[in-house]
Amino acid sequence: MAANRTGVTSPRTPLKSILTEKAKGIPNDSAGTVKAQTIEELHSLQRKRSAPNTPLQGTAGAFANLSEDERQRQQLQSISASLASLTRGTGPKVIRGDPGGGKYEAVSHVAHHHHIEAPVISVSDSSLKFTHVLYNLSPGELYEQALKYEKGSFLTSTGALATLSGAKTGRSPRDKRVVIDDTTQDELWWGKGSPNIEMDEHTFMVNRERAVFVNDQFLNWDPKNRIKVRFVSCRAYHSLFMHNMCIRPTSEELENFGTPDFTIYNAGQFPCNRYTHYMTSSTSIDINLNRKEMVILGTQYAGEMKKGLFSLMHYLMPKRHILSLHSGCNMGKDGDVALFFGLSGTGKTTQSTDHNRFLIGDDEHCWSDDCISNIEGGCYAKCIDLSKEKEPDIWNAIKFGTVLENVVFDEHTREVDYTDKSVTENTRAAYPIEFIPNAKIPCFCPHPKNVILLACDAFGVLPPVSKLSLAQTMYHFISGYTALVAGTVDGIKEPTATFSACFGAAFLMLHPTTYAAMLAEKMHEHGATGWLVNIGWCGGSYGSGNRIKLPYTRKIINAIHSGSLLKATYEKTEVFGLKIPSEIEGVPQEILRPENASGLKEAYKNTLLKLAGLFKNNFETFTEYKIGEDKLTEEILAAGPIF
Ligand SMILES: Nc1ncnc2c1ncn2[C@@H]1O[C@H](COP(=O)(O)OP(=O)(O)O)[C@@H](O)[C@H]1O
Ligand SMILES: C=C(OP(=O)(O)O)C(=O)O
Ligand SMILES: [Ca+2]
Ligand SMILES: [Mn+2]
Repeated sequence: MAANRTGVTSPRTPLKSILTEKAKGIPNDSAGTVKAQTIEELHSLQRKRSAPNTPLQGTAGAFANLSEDERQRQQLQSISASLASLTRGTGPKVIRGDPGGGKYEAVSHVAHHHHIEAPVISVSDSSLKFTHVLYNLSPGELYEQALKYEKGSFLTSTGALATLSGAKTGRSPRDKRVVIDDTTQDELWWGKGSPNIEMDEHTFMVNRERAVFVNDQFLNWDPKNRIKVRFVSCRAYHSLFMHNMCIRPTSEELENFGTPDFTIYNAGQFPCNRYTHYMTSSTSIDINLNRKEMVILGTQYAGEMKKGLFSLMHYLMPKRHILSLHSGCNMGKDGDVALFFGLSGTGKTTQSTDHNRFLIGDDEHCWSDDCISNIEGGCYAKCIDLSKEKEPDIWNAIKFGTVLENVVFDEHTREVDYTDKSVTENTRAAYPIEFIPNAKIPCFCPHPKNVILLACDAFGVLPPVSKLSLAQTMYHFISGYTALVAGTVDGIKEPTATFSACFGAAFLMLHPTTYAAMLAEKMHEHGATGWLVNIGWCGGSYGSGNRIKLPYTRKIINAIHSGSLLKATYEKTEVFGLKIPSEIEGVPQEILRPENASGLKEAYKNTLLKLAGLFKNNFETFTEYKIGEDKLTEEILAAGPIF
């Protein structure tokens, strides 16, 4: 038996059809003859062996000095350590390849770098059992896995992978648990208003078992503050999602990957045992900072993983005096940078993806002494009612490689109907950032000139745009007001007024005033201007008024970017004391002042006071805290509504 260039030994079956044609003397007018002697050889020729990509344990070793076997051994050892459990301190035997073995027969004899000969072993004793690992598969390989084995996976007409996240189509913030220990007890934000609910170490370990797909990737484009993360998951869909959302290492970077700084175990299709202490449902998202691990059970909503890592960054970065931000970020051709803060569904992704500006990132950033850097390597856009005309760059990013969650499509044409809410209102597309043509890679940029706070005001009383003083910016940053748009958080069906500190309380690990003080200091130092932009209703609340049209918001934001809005004349509103520009080119003047837009002055005033009351009520929890120096604390308290 001859070994071909993929190192496969060829069985004997000759390619009969080729021989038969020759024998008959029929001239062969095809472009070329097949080099393979057998069908198996032909199939093995189809797949060229790719460049090696293997992480090594501990400190980096030069790839060239190690034999292929040794690299494989070290890599499997590192993954095995990640899979060590409560009962097995030393981790299982791991093997690369598809656990189905037989199911993947077509390639099981090919020494492809991801699919080393996988013996089918069915011994129940855990010490003898092999755990099959599919390591850093490519999108193509993950598509095949998803299409073969995961119900609800389909190819759409543009080449995206349509998937279903199961019963959960949004995050489950009530099911987040954080292991409490001597350190975290003092460090973290616990108690009233905090998203961090305690659990103990033992329960964490019970919830942490199984999985097959392994991804090793990075967070944070700032090279000085890069974090190494490993995902262990049971679904190709989740592996592809993280491949798209995190920073993808080059094969060279992967060689030197070493031990991850943090590991996520996602076994979302398996419920947690709700009779376990600390569990209140069959869903559980557990963070153990001491073990540097996170476990996800009972939800397959992929956003849970990216936002879980975001929580981690909210813990790690402030320790390095770096501010983590729930914001989008883009940069103009002249280098002017804008941040877009906002709760889920308030337009961070939509507004940061601007064809005339460079995209730095759509959702999670770090602000260090040197720069703004994106934490992620991909975007996660809401796609309900997505249209090519209004959001062309997002539309065009939905192609091969993109994970399209919970959308409805035509069974035959595979064309997606973005207006269909049958599965959920929170339909999503996750794509690598380079799918946006004007993404700036590497994703970092200079300090921001403008800090835009996005709110979706369902009451229709906040102006479409107002200029904020630093104290007002801090007041609104800490308040984090919006009307939560249906669907993103499980169980919310109608827009409801919500306050979420720092526009992302669900992801904060430390007290909100810690982040607020850092933001104030940085904005002051770099002379950034704060703006409040309402992308919600204007002139009457949800139901009676109209939603501010996206093209108007774009015009407003362009006027902020260009600096022209800074020079406008302003009037101060009653109650909230917001400064409203008297005009903006291309935006109807009457919508700039909501009281003009709304028919009934009386109703407007009542609604305004109602909202002001909600703001005041919400801010009460923060009045005992110091934010920066004494003077700033006082100014912030005075920057809220007065009535
Ligand atoms: N004026 C507007 N500005 C921004 N988004 C708008 C506006 N009007 C409607 N939308 C829609 O609101 C949603 C905003 O979602 P997205 O940008 O994904 O929010 P986030 O990234 O903050 O979670 C999109 O579906 C977008 O099409
Ligand atoms: C993924 C999420 O983020 P956002 O809606 O802010 O894009 C989410 O909140 O579930
Ligand atoms: Ca977000
Ligand atoms: Mn977003």
